[in-house]
Amino acid sequence: MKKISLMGATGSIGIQTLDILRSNPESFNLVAFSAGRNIGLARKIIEEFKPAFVSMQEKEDAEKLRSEYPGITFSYGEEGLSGTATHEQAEIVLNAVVGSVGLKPTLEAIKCGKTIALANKETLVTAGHLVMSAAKMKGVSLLPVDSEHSAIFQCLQGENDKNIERLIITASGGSFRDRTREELADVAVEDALNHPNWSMGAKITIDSATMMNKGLEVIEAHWLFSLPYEKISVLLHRESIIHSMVEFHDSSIIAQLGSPDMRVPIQYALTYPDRMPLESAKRLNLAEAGKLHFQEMDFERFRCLQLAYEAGREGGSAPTVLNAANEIAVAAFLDGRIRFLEIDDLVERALETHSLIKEPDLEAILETDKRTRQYVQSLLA
Ligand SMILES: NC(=O)C1=CN([C@@H]2O[C@H](COP(=O)(O)OP(=O)(O)OC[C@H]3O[C@@H](n4cnc5c(N)ncnc54)[C@H](OP(=O)(O)O)[C@@H]3O)[C@@H](O)[C@H]2O)C=CC1
Ligand SMILES: CC(=O)[C@@H](O)[C@H](O)COP(=O)(O)O
Ligand SMILES: [Mn+2]
Repeated sequence: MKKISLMGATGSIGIQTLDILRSNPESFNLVAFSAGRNIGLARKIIEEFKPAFVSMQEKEDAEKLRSEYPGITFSYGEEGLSGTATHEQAEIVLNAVVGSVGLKPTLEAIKCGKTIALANKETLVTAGHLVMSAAKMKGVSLLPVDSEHSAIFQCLQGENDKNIERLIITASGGSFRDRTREELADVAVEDALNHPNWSMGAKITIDSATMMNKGLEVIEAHWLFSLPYEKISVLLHRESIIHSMVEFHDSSIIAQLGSPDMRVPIQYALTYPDRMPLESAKRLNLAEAGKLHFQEMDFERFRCLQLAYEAGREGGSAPTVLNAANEIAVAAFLDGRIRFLEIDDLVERALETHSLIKEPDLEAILETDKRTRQYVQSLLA
């Protein structure tokens, strides 16, 4: 029986994680979870899984639930996320919150020696150097949940990392993959939210449409697999059937395939190094799947991907700025305050304005994150 703490239980990854726990009550026990503002779903999770600890984003929600469920410990805000990440009973902490708010609790969970299953890519983008060195120092496993990184992780099982020629991260192209850059000027939010292959939270779906998602994934791969950016490439693959590949020095390429279903990488992170049946997963029938398509990336069309490579190569505080500016810009687009192409403009302006800190510690990262958010907000005002 593995004891799980789940951050972001009410989101897309959180709900799919609960589905796995629900199907395997003999293998997993949910001891703690955090939610944002969705108190209705939080109630349902409490009643079904009976955890010992629950954190809500806001104090008023935590207090309401405390009065309804006296046997459970409730917390909220930053302290609540920290409590979820470090809960004494938890063995595995699955981080499925969205945004760099996931950074501090991840570092705290590592300090407590918890195994980390990481969906929250912004954590590694914002402060990959701090997270990786903390995990190494504590001897803690950082297991990828993001589908591409799980694919690469699976391709690398039993391999020697020194034989890697390059990683090939696949990209679906997102909601607007068949449009030119000119055709993106006036796109609607609801069209941007219509991903062709995956049903995901709003922020990552917009990131996928701008291709920032792939940029964040390139930086995430740099940290997870300890490879220079020259060895990390991106390939457009519209079907999302090959979830990513590794090319080795001898020219062999190993790929991981499957129908797009996030429960597969989530479950793999929870059962690693073992696997478990996933009865309800749609089996991939390659004869029925037909042709698979591949295309080189166009870095002018997908400007955010170029910006992410540049920020990743620059290192230091540059990826922190990239991420924070993007979080604010995407939220503004979702609120109807800016147009789609302004997302990459705002990220670019934030990167141009920022004075690089070469080796930022946690305090400098948090300060950079905060200042970047303020700067981009000031451009929106
Ligand atoms: N969805 C997917 O298929 C994939 C997602 N990822 C990554 O996983 C992470 C989660 O994505 P996804 O599940 O789509 O996102 P969602 O937006 O669906 O869910 C986010 C979760 O975080 C909670 N949350 C948001 N802000 C806060 C906050 N300030 N404090 C506490 N909790 C908060 C939300 O609570 P509430 O809803 O209650 O307000 C919700 O539980 C992201 O980093 C994403 O990039 C990676 C690969 C695939
Ligand atoms: C499911 C997952 O891991 C997402 O990150 C997905 O990869 C998004 O698809 P894109 O390839 O369109 O960014
Ligand atoms: Mn992904």
